Amino acid sequence: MTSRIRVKGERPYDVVVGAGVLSELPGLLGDDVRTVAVVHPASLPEISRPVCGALESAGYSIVGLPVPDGERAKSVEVAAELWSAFGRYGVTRSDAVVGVGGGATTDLAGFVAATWLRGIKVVQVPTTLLGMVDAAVGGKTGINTPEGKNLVGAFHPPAGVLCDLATLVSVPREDYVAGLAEIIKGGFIADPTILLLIEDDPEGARVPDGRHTRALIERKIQVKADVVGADLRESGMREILNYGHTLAHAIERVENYNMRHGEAVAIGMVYAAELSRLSGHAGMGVVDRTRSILTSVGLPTAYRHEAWPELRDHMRVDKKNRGAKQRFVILDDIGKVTRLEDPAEELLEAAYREIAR
Ligand SMILES: NC(=O)c1ccc[n+]([C@@H]2O[C@H](COP(=O)([O-])OP(=O)(O)OC[C@H]3O[C@@H](n4cnc5c(N)ncnc54)[C@H](O)[C@@H]3O)[C@@H](O)[C@H]2O)c1
Ligand SMILES: O=C(O)C(=O)C[C@@H](O)[C@H](O)[C@H](O)COP(=O)(O)O
Ligand SMILES: [Zn+2]
Repeated sequence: MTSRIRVKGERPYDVVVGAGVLSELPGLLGDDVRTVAVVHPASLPEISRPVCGALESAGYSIVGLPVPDGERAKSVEVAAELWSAFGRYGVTRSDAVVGVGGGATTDLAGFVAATWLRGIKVVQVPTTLLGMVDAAVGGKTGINTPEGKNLVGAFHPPAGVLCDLATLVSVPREDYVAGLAEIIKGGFIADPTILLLIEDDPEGARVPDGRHTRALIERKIQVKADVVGADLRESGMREILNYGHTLAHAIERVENYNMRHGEAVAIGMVYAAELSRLSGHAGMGVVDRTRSILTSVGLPTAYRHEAWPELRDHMRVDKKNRGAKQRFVILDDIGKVTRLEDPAEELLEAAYREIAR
């Protein structure tokens, strides 16, 4: 069975979820496209092979572009190598990029598509849980710099997103579970049924053939589609998708991008929940539920106490900040999102003490 979630906006597109979705690739690329640059992790040729096969059968000329695995792909050096390859292979404005892989790969593929010739078509083929429910949807593309996470990027919506659920079978368990953090985020900010489904079967949530897996994936994609369809460029509402990310990105930076994004987001959500409580917004119930649901699926909820000064420094480059004003996405309650503007240093530190170990 295939399902289709529409993302509205200037150039609407579908996120297609199911088996056999690659058959939709030629239809999304269209007849004008001649050359397709397939960006994929070098370590996973088996995940790009079916994509190249589908393109070959449809008569496209394929340029396979292997990139480093995971987060190491999101650098200006790797982006520059891809731009050079596009030049060498003569990728034109009527050609296209296909990003195949986890969220790191689709972020990079989207970014080079957004910047090459000021923007060419991209189709995303996410192959991790996190990629399907979050990274490949919504047109936020980007790379990291030494100063911080995703500091360089562009909003560049894909022409379509194809989620072949069969690819999830080979995703390492830790990476799969990390993807659950973004699904749980969707539960706290917009769709509490997500939380109920995970609480009903936490063990099942950890595996691709769990009882509620498909519902969890589709519900989180729907949350993301609703938000980015209304606010592509993050002029307001889209900020809610950044729940838990202010601390998460600082942790990733401190870890030199060696911690999984989803794991950092899990810790960041406990921090955001504590900040919500200590600032008088949310009750203890939200905090307790955050800790218990993350723990039930095996995600982390605490971080090193001595890291606070370094984390605090990195939080100052968060994209939601305005001038010297630090801004956080917090909760009044589950499904009720608000902002905390310019909180006192003591409050930020007090919330960190609650998650420090
Ligand atoms: N653009 C957005 O809106 C957005 C949203 C959320 C996260 N992100 C970004 O996404 C990235 C995290 O994505 P991720 O969790 O997918 O990590 P990832 O891309 O690093 O992939 C995790 C690991 O799984 C491997 N892998 C991918 N598909 C596989 C498969 N089918 N079988 C076996 N192994 C496979 C990858 O090579 C990698 O080693 C971060 O860079 C984060 O910033 C972006
Ligand atoms: O799509 C969004 O908007 C998000 O914030 C989703 C996040 O899960 C994602 O990690 C995103 O890349 C973070 O964006 P950033 O602008 O804070 O880098
Ligand atoms: Zn995220």
